[in-house]
Amino acid sequence: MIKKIDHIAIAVENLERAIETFKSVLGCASETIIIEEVASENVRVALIPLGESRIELLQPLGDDNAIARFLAKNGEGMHHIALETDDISHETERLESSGLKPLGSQKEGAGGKQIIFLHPKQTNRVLLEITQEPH
Ligand SMILES: CC[C@@H](C(=O)O)C(=O)SCCNC(=O)CCNC(=O)[C@H](O)C(C)(C)COP(=O)(O)OP(=O)(O)OC[C@H]1O[C@@H](n2cnc3c(N)ncnc32)[C@H](O)[C@@H]1OP(=O)(O)O
Ligand SMILES: [Co+2]
Repeated sequence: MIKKIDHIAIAVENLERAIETFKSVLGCASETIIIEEVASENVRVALIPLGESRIELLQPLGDDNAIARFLAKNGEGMHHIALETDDISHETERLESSGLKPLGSQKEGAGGKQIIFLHPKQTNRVLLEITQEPH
């Protein structure tokens, strides 16, 4: 079962500047923001809490990754919506049985979560990520 929006992700050129912008917008303190590098995606990420969800700011590390390609083509902007489940393997099977084909296989994302993506061409031009907390 899909439980909630885990995060809304935005591709940015400069993570520090974007963090300052979103701190102003949301009125949140620096201590609540988690910054990490995610090797599987070659990105730096800032996770800014927002109720039960987060805003995820993504800056590419180098040119050979999905965020660098997105920025080169579109410039900064909304990149994907992530939906949380308790059982990503079961959800993947359920999605496949309804004709939705995941992009590649499950991998580790920010915070050690398991993640998988659905191509935006299958989902009304919105890139979707499914996430599961590490057990
Ligand atoms: C921090 C880690 C992790 C987490 O824990 O949260 C992350 O969030 S990592 C985030 C970055 N990683 C990914 O996005 C991985 C999944 N994405 C991909 O595999 C690719 O980006 C893609 C979706 C397959 C697109 O790549 P590619 O086909 O090489 O790019 P194109 O530019 O050729 O796009 C094809 C087609 O799709 C449209 N598109 C691309 N990206 C998006 C997007 N984010 N939202 C909506 N639409 C998108 C693009 O416009 C093209 O359309 P057409 O021009 O009509 O063909
Ligand atoms: Co994400």
